[in-house]
Amino acid sequence: MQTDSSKGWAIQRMWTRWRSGYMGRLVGESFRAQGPMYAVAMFAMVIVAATSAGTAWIMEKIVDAMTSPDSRSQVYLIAGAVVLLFSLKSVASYVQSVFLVRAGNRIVATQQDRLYRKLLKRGVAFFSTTESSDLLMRVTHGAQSARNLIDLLVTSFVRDALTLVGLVAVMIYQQPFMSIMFFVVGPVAILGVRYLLKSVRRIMEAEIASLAEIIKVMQETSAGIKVIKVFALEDRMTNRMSSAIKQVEQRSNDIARLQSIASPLMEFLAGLAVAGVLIISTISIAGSTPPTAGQLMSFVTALLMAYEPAKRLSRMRVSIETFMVGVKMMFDLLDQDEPMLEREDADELKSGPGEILFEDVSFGYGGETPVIKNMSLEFKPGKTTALVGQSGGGKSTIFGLIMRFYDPEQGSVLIDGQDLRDVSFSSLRRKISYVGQDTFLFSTSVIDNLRCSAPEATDEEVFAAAKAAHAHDFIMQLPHGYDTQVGENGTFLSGGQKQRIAITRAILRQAEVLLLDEATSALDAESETLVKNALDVLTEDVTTIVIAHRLSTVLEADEILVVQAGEVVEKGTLNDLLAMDGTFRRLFDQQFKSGSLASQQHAVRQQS
Ligand SMILES: Nc1ncnc2c1ncn2[C@@H]1O[C@H](COP(=O)(O)OP(=O)(O)OP(=O)(O)O)[C@@H](O)[C@H]1O
Repeated sequence: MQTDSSKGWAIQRMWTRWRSGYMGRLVGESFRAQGPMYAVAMFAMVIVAATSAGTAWIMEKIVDAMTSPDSRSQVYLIAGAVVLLFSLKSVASYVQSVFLVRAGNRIVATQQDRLYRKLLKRGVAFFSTTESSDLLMRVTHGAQSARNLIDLLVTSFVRDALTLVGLVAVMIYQQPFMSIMFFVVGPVAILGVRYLLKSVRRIMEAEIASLAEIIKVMQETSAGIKVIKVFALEDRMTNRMSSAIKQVEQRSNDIARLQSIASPLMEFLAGLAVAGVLIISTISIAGSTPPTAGQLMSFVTALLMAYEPAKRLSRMRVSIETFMVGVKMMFDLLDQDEPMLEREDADELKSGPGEILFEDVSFGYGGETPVIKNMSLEFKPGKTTALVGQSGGGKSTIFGLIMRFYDPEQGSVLIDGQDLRDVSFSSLRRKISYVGQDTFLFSTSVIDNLRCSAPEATDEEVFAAAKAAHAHDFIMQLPHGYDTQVGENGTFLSGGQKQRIAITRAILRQAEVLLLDEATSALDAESETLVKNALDVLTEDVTTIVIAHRLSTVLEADEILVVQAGEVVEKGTLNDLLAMDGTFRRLFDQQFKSGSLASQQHAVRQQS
């Protein structure tokens, strides 16, 4: 037999599990945040429950007053009480739903906001390994499930449970003996529902995965429509979509079937209860103290009214299980560690000349071989350094480390003597301007896209920067000039136009460090020369690192580093590297047509 202390311990264990579990956390957080609104909704629910019980109880008075000639005078009083009861109930029902919906909407908004903030704190690596459809499901479905779960718990435990308690009290008060029926039927209903629960969670998880697949196929169709058309992949995409849709349909049917089993079960049990009452009342009427018609009516009313809340309560566990899947998805995301944390007492990255140091840096993306190997480098302040070398050598990864998209596994990256791990993200990113291989444009106007690097810039400053980047003329030819909407990721703009927008952003930013990753690769020869001239002005006295495959764009760099398989294999000025007759020389000769003396002289002329 369980002792008192072990019982107490078990209760404490249950309480701790509830509090540390997802449901307890959700309830705790939601009530802390929305306490007053829930308090009002719950108060209204208590009134709804009390008035429901009152309605059943007053039936006795109504019937007795109508059947007994002595009590006719009370009819008006009772009619007044009935009006009062129903008015109270309708006002309380209104207050309850308005406050519950408001609190629920706030929970969805708060959780979505929280999830999004959490996502923005995640490093770039997280987004390269997590599907956007999965994130979308967590942010939308997860937050909605949180709200549904709280709604369900509040309505079940407050309104339905209290209503049921009130009605059972009326039943016991009117006919204690007949009420035994309720205590026979109740446990059967609870046991009947338990067996449904096992499969609900599994089915719900499968349904959510299929929903995410539908979103994924839609995203891929939208982003990759040209590839789909060119390679005639329509059938393949249709099959993927059909299979996901079928899965969702199947799972939804399964869930609905499980939820629906609870209803017929309750109908059957209610039938049993009514039949039982009929038999017991026939026996009691024949007994020594037969119940009055009013008592019987009140009892039957309470019994019938108890049916709806009892049915909802019996389905509660199944619904909790379905919502818990979404809530778990949401908390999984919120609870994930942030490997790229900003230090709590992070320093500001001070303004300085912009010297960048790599001290014995090693880094990998989780694979077996590191992508950057024991790299020690100095990017001189105010100078231009070019990174060249084979594709996949690690050049863009060096940029990623400078922007602190990733932390080194070993060694440190420093700017002006400060370790990047010690400085705030905002001060680091303010110091750096970046033009990448692909330019991402937000689905807004051209001017908003330009201004995202310098929100305070005036229109005149934006126009001047756009002119410097040779973007102004094409922008003015767009239907609404700077106010033209660029469409999803700049659908209406060419690759070269997008790149000029990116260069305008960099010019506006006026940062102390400029990173250019194939920044002019999408431009035609004429635009490239013009933009290069603009960049020459921009890079003056700014620490600039340029990645380029076309060596013609890096001939004027102060220093060139040849990066191969995560290591710097050669470094020096153009002349130094040509004289070395190594990897760079080979690349140079390939690009300038087999190493002619003329090409070398051309390069040296450029250099001088
Ligand atoms: N997000 C990532 N996850 C896993 N591996 C990655 C990731 N990004 C790059 N890599 C790998 O790291 C290596 C270096 O890539 P990186 O982009 O730095 O090379 P790169 O020299 O800039 O190449 P390219 O000149 O083609 O742009 C490659 O082998 C690449 O496959």
